[in-house]
Amino acid sequence: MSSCEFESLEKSLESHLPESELREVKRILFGKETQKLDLPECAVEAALEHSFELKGYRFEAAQEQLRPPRRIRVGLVQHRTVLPTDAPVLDQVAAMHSRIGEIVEVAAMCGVNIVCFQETWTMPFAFCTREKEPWTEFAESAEEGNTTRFCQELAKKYNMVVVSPILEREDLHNTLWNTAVVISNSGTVLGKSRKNHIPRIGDFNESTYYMEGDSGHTVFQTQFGKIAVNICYGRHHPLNWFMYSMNGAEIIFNPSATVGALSEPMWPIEARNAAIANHCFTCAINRVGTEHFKSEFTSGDGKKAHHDFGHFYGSSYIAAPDGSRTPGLSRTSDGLLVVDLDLNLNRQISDKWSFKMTGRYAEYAEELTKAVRPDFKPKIVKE
Ligand SMILES: NC(=O)NCCC(=O)O
Repeated sequence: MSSCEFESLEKSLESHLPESELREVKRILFGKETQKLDLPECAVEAALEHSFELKGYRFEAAQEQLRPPRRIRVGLVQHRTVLPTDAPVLDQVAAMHSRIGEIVEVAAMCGVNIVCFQETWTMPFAFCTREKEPWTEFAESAEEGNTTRFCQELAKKYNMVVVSPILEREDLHNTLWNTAVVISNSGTVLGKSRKNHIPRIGDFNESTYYMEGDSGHTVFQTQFGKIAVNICYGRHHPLNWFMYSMNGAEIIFNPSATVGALSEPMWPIEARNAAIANHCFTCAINRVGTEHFKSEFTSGDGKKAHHDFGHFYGSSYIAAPDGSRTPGLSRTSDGLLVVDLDLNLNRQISDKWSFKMTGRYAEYAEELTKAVRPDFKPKIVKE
């Protein structure tokens, strides 16, 4: 079986392990079990009709005496590109809008309050090609672009916060950015969060296209909680997650595009570790499928030129501050993950483990300030 056909770790464990062993393996691998969420029949049928996976889970928190529960529903969407990569740009974008429209309608049936899409969801992940045309034509204004207008309509229609990661063009100087637009459930653009760290690895030649973000670690106060967006490669930077959390993020989304050969063993660990370390929920989202490009490109590794990037392995999941996580969506198909969570869990776990309270941040800040100076001498004791 090729890596593109292997559906998921969870499915494989379930079909090969005896029930009693499976329970222990899951406890150790995934933490406290997330219960399955009952989703409305109409949503299940619509997902079947539109050929995407629909999964729902629920994280529990303790009932407190002084605070009512803060239960909300989050939806993560993963999908493949709809049209071939050489179809006209506007046709490709329209086809993606239409696909997202179908999936978000189901998210609304499931009562989702905040939905987040994958990184640069309106386009193929063409940065591997190093060609500018036609890929830069997918870039749009974060405030006025067609995609933002489309998402504003979804947000208003379904009373849902929409996190829409796109390739952004800032018209004044034609600067491109990799940006998540955050649209409030009222339909207004609440703001945007630009990708802070640009990969310089493998075929992810993204610095050819857009600049390092300048929006810092903005947190957005929505009706359903305080959210932040740490785009893709930023998940390898613990301090990036940390700064969103220092600004008060209760949920940090990580819309991504990454391939199996490169990052799959790291995928289940990084966002989950960030949830644990920062006492918050984290949401890892990856696209699916293999995208083919007309022109061949090389990966600068001495191997032959090729037309595709490798397999984007989906596997989107949500992790909770207690270290538990949902099973992932499939590695191979489009999907919607609906997760019911109580934001009170963040403070409950903080009170239990106290990582924020025990962090020696002033000391780290002082040492870091010295460590980034050119005259820095590492503190090493030698015999
Ligand atoms: N899109 C992106 O930043 N990908 C880089 C590779 C990775 O972080 O796994």
